[in-house]
Order: sequence, then structure tokens, then C-alpha cells
Amino acid sequence: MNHDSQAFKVCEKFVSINGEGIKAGQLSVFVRFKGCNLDCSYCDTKWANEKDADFESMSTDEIVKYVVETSVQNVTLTGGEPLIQPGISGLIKNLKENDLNVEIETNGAVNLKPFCSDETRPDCFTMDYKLPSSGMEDSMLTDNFFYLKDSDCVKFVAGSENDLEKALKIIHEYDLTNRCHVYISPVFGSIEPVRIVEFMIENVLNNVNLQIQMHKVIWNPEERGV
Ligand SMILES: C[S@@+](CC[C@H](N)C(=O)[O-])C[C@H]1O[C@@H](n2cnc3c(N)ncnc32)[C@H](O)[C@@H]1O
Ligand SMILES: Nc1nc2[nH]cc(C(=O)O)c2c(=O)[nH]1
Ligand code: SF4
Ligand SMILES: [Mg+2]
Repeated sequence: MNHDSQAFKVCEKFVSINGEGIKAGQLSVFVRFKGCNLDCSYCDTKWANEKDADFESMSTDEIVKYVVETSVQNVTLTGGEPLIQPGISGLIKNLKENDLNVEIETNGAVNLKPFCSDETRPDCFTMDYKLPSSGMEDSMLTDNFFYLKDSDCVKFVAGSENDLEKALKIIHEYDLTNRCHVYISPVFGSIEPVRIVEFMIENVLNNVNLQIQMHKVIWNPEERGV
């Protein structure tokens, strides 16, 4: 199939500052795709995963045109889960050919290997490791860690003390700070950020970054399109 005829289900698209990941604070164009293969307890975009969620049908060319016309250099493909969208590799390739910096937000339950060829590899994978309180930890593909490099990032979204302990174990077991950037973020409103800082001090977590979702501080945390 010609990739131009591929239709994507896009729930929202907008320009904002990236509130998460290694380019936090920089402008990015966000494209949020419909549907997910997981169902995290704390998910702040459950609405985009509903079967009857509203979406706009967009071809690869239409998405690329929209992004290019913003003149913003960073693009974040998110969802839902971007890597389960049919044709996503063609879209990544096309965006890269337009000199855009492509970030993929992915949930850790999709095999990254097929996305790692030179042509289709995004500039940055921001990959979650889903901790116990998400209810989705059994779906984590730990082999994915071996495909990450220094331009990528692993994010632990922690909602409990048990989550923090598990993040610590995984960081050490897979030597993550020597592979890529590592972030710990609070499940918004579930754990005090100060507790994460204390945990980092107690365990001397060098080269790990605390990250607060910036957009939820700047805007109403429930706001869409920001
Ligand atoms: C909505 S997900 C979409 C991309 C992909 N499905 C994933 O989980 O990485 C984008 C990011 O938002 C994070 N997130 C979702 N709900 C959150 C919450 N209540 N508090 C903090 N982060 C949250 C996820 O953990 C993920 O890192
Ligand atoms: N401003 C802003 N930054 C983000 N970074 C990652 C997001 C996401 O939902 O994947 C996100 C988002 O929803 N808004
Ligand atoms: S994987 Fe991402 S989009 Fe899917 S339910 Fe979890 S946080 Fe939400
Ligand atoms: Mg978000």
C-alpha cells in the first residue's frame, strides 16, 4: 500500500510546550492517536482510548503538512499508543525527511525492534516502564531496554512507595542510567513530588531526573489540547 493512502485516527493535534521528556519546556507539535493496547489505572487520556472517541481521519501527507506549516521543529507522536497505529513507520520516515525532530511516547508494551532501522527510527523514544500501581506491569517488554540509546528516555510514572522501589530495582538491573535518560514522575496528584526527591536522596539516584508534567502546572490539569 502506498503510505500516502494510510489513514490515521487523530484525536487531537496542537502546538504547545512539551511538558515531559528530554525536550520538556521546548515547543513541540503534538499528534495524539486514538486507541491503546493497555489500560493504565491513572491514564490521563482515557478519553482517547474509548471505542467511540471522536477522531479526525488524516493521511500521512496531511499530518506532515500540518506539522511543517507550524514551523515548529519538534514533533511528538502520542496517544493512546502511537506504535500500534498502522503505517506509523511511514509517517516517522516522512517526518524525518522533512528535518523534524521526532519523539515517540510509547508505553513499553510494544516491541521497539521493528522501529529501529535507520530510516524509521524516531530521534527519541520516550518509553514508559509501567509500575505496579498502573496495573499493567505484566505487559512490559524488558528487551526494549536494549534498543534504547543516549538520545532516548525511560520514564517511570510512580504513584506509591512500592512503585518507587520497583523503579529503583529496574534502574539498577538494566543499568538504565548508562543507556539513556531516566525520569521519575509522580502520577499526578497521587504522590508528593517531595517524596520522590527524598527517595532519590536516600538511594543516591545519580543521573535520574525528577519530572513534573509542566503542562498540568501551567494550565488546568484537565485541559485538553495543551
Ligand atoms: C497518555 S500517555 C500516551 C503514550 C503512551 N501510551 C504511554 O503510556 O507512554 C503519555 C504519558 O503520559 C503519562 N501519564 C498518563 N497519565 C498520567 C498521570 N495521571 N500522571 C502522570 N503521568 C501520566 C504516561 O505515563 C505517559 O508517559
Ligand atoms: N504539553 C504536553 N506535553 C506532553 N508531553 C507528552 C504528552 C503526552 O500526552 O504524551 C504531553 C501532553 O499531553 N501535553
Ligand atoms: S499506555 Fe499510555 S495511553 Fe495507554 S492507558 Fe497507559 S498511559 Fe494511557
Ligand atoms: Mg499527556
